[in-house]
Amino acid sequence: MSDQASLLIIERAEREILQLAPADIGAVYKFMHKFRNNPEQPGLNLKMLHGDSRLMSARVKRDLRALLLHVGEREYLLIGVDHRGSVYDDLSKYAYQINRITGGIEIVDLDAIDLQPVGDSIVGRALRPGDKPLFADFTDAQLVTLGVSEPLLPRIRQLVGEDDLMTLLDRAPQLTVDVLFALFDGRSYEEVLEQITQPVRAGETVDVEDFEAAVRRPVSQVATDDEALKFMLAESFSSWQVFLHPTQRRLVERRYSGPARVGGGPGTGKTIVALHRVVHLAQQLPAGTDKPILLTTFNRNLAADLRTRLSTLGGDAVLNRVEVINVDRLAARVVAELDPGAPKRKLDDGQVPQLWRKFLTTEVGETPWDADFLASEWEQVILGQALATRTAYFRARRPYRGRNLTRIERDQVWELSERFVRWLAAQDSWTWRQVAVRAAALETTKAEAGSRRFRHVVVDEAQDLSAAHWRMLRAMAPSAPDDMFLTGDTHQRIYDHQVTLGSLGINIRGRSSRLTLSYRTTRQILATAMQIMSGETYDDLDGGQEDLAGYRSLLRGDSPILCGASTWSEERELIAAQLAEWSMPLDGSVAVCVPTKELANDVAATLESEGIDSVEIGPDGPKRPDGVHVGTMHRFKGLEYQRIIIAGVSDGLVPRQVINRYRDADPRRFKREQQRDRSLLFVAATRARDDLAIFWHGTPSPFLPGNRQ
Ligand SMILES: Nc1ncnc2c1ncn2[C@@H]1O[C@H](COP(=O)(O)OP(=O)(O)OP(=O)(O)O)[C@@H](O)[C@H]1O
Repeated sequence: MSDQASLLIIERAEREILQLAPADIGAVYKFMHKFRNNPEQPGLNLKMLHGDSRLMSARVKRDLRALLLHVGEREYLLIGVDHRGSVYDDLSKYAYQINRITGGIEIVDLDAIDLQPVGDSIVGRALRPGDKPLFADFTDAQLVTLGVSEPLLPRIRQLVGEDDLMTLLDRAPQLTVDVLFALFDGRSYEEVLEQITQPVRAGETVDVEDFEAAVRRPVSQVATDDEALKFMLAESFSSWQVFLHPTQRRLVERRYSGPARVGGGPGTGKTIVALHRVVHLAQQLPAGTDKPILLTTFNRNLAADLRTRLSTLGGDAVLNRVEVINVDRLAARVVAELDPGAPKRKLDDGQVPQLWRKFLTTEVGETPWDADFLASEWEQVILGQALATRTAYFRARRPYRGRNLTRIERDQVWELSERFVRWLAAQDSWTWRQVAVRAAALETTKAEAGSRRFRHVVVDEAQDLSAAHWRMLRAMAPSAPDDMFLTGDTHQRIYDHQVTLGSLGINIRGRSSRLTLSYRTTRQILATAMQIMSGETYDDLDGGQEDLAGYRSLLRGDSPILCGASTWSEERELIAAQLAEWSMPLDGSVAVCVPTKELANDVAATLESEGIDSVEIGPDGPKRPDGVHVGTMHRFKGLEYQRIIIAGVSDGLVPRQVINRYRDADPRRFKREQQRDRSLLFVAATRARDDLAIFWHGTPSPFLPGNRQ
């Protein structure tokens, strides 16, 4: 036993291993297992390299060598694997250090970033006359304070253009890349310090000589044991399942004294963080067969997707301890269990104005208010704030409503609402919002009696949940450390639920963080998406404001195509032509997104007439994985495509013509509806990974860059 050693693996090496041939990956796994049992066994041929006190090599198989860093008495870190000869002949090309900000160990292969080692100093490509180095405005001390890797400074001083910067991307340590790209994007030193460096700073003072302490920091390594490694080597493994960014990892593993919230722009890995968080929580549970963790989200298809991904990430051991369900179904389940006499038929909330119209015509006759006003008062104020009594309604704030109501008027509205509810119930019907309100009340009573369903609640797409949903969820888990973990982005709110969590008993103050690095979209697509959002303000789910400061991407691609046609029929020709231009891929990697169901039907018909297999995106997601997917903007939430065409982005469709009636009558509502349509376009635009085309007919949408009203 005394021969045993600890062998950790640094993220950089893990990436290198994943690029090897499958047989070599297997050999690395066997090597690590053997090494841990006894690093000195002769077959491994462990030796110190060229007199460096820490760098060592060992034999993986005949032509494969491992590069190791000796960090403590019997502690090693695997920092690279490559073919004999190509890697370890000249060790001066490796620089290793403990980053003084993160406290993590960083290894830099200076050769790989086009450096010529000359003794101890490094000389990069000579600057040409007229070249302005990219980071000339920042001193070395500033860059180091931001967390840039010191051995790379001389090379960084030689960078003159974005292409140069891109060569660093795969080679430099993560924090260096993050900092340099943010500075390159024009962020100030102070912004980068606050948004990028601060979130990954080690909690304690970093001793840059103490490798034993450094290797224990999560930022240094990812896989620690055979199980983790086996997991990593499993087939069809996407990188997000292994390589959490240190900022993401920290949010996943932290112990929170109460509810916590992670925000961030589209594609920054909020869902990934939520999934890892669930696995982390599941791993801390005492053994059992119950399900003390809830993982929920707004849409049905997203809940199904979360379940599949959770199963890939944590296997049955995790899945068996987690309830994965969309929030409305959860509410329906609560009601079915605790109030079996409740109406059975659940109506879509979109039908509410129509239902009020029918109710007023058939049951009431003349009223001082029209159906639209009453429908939204009932939905926004009465159900929106889950008001259970007339007195609560008298006292309620109506912050987003245009017109004031006197006490007498409120009395009348309450009366009508009660009649409306009875009228629906007589048809054995109610709406999903009503179900949520009822579930919140039932669950609160259950909690008061001391009975709780869950120990941990994790919510993705938190921006779309209503006050009643939050009340229900709050009542489901007792207030305790790590009780609630929410991820979401209010810029992507596409349902009309605006809440202040603090007022619903969910206090996230001091436990709110934001992710800023997008893994999905190119810088070019992000720039267009950000232009769509400019000029609006967004909330932080808790009465404050949130912005997308620091939001960025390291991916590059072509600029989005923006193109108008004179008629809808011409625009459909544009769509077909664009698909042809993209070589008509029918493998489900391309989608067409439109504002309305009618346009979606038209597009499907056009594609079919061109012999292109079109597949509808329904409420449960695309009906088939292949073909060209076609759906309305609402359906694109949470999806991801290589290429997307957003069509019908014309004035009158985006934003919808109908909201114009609020422009003067109810300016606050107008603004809210407009913001919702803007968010829809933003969500659609940020689903594209590589290419985006935006089309319109007639007058382009005022949300498009260059068309502001
Ligand atoms: N650390 C990571 N390494 C590699 N890929 C990652 C990482 N984190 C996230 N991704 C990838 O980035 C993409 C976006 O992640 P995810 O869906 O979690 O983002 P999100 O913030 O929830 O997005 P949205 O708000 O748009 O729904 C996914 O393809 C995911 O696999």
